[in-house]
Amino acid sequence: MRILVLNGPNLDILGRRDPAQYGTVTLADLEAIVRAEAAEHGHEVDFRQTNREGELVDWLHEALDDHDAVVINPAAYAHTSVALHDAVEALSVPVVEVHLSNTWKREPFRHVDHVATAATAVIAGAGADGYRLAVAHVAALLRG
Ligand SMILES: O=C(O)[C@]1(O)C[C@H](CCCOc2ccccc2)[C@@H](O)[C@H](O)C1
Repeated sequence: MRILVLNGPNLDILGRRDPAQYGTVTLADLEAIVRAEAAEHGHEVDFRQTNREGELVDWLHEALDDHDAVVINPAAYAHTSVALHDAVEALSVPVVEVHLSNTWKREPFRHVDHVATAATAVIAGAGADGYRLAVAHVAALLRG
């Protein structure tokens, strides 16, 4: 099965700034974690990052036909984007949202999550392990 893993804005500079909030993990580290967990379950991974909201929407549309599940860290667009909500809602495959941090313990503006209201499941606050857990959960869902 093919799992699409999408990462939103500023995750490309993860590990280069703000270690207090997100630790020293890099996007490359997250990709390695995801690929290793997916391989444990015999699944392929398509791992992507963009700072552009519309590109995330376009990539979610690809999952209508080309992928069996989606893991997405929408980053700050989770808190603002109805477009991402609608794109996730349009999918019939499982969509698991991940946030490295526990957004519910942070600033009030991060307590709005338009993706969570359309996603199958949400994992927040587990750091890099949240990405591994998301892939493990997707694998369990795909097993039925
Ligand atoms: O906890 C998460 O995974 C977040 O999605 C990370 C986003 C931020 C992505 C990384 O942004 C950086 C900013 C400066 C330095 C390093 C990363 C944040 O806007 C969300 O509220 C929660």
